[in-house]
Amino acid sequence: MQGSSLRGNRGPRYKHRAGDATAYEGIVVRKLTPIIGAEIGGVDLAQPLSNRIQDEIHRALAENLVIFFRDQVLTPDQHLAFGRRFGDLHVHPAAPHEPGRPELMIVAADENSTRANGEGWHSDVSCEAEPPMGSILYIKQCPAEGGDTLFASMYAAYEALSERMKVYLEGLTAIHDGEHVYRGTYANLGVADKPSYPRAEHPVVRTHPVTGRKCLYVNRGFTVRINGIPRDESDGILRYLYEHMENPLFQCRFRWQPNSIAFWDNRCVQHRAMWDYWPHRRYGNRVTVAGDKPR
Ligand SMILES: O=C(O)CCC(=O)C(=O)O
Ligand SMILES: [Fe+2]
Repeated sequence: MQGSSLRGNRGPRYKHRAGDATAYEGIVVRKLTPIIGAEIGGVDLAQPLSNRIQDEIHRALAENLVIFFRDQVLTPDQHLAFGRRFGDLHVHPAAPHEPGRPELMIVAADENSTRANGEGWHSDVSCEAEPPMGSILYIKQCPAEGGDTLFASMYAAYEALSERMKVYLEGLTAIHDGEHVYRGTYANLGVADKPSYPRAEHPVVRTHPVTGRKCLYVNRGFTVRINGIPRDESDGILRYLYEHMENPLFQCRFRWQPNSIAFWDNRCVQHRAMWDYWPHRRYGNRVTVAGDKPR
């Protein structure tokens, strides 16, 4: 028996394609790891973006899956305008938003909270038929330490599967359900429940519409069932995939400061927020860019 997936018989079991380093002219891109995460410098998102800078930001997102900006001072309208450069904005089916601004979701926890956003691994709102392409989280207030967010590459998780497992998963679909995630979740913030929440069927392995790369597309938060196989087999396969995708080899971890922004590609990234800072307050807004049907 192999003791650990990190110690194969002949070197590392997982060999990632780390991607080619490409040149940027208008922005500075500093990678956090070879496969996921980069800090972007040299750009003030409060200013109108030229098409060239926007293209470079888009390319940095495609290459690094989640990109981070520091020391950004944006009004709510500037945050919304930045999101609109990448597509139509998405309105969350359950979470609270800033008054009069449905597309400006509130992400907050303090000493009175009974929960914090995104405490388990998930991709945002994958229960919808057309889940968001990306989320842009702007943290305005955070503790001196704690409250990091973890991001994981679902390309890397897919590529590290055995060839036999890739063949097995090909063509399977799964149910993603919002009901157990959202019902009652925001009650203590005064948000009333809706009669129902979204539920959708998606491929277990999807192909990214921009990069053409395959990635795993099931997550602990929303995915409840793989279709067309017995329930116990579905439970077992999902349990394996979740354990597999949580390998730290596929991850980066971002340490926030006030006025930092994270922009993740929600099609190929899962994330998880650490609520390790109670009773301190962490506060920000998320602008979410609409996406299309996973294929
Ligand atoms: O608070 C965070 O760092 C992330 C919360 C979350 O899951 C989200 O905003 O989508
Ligand atoms: Fe999230």
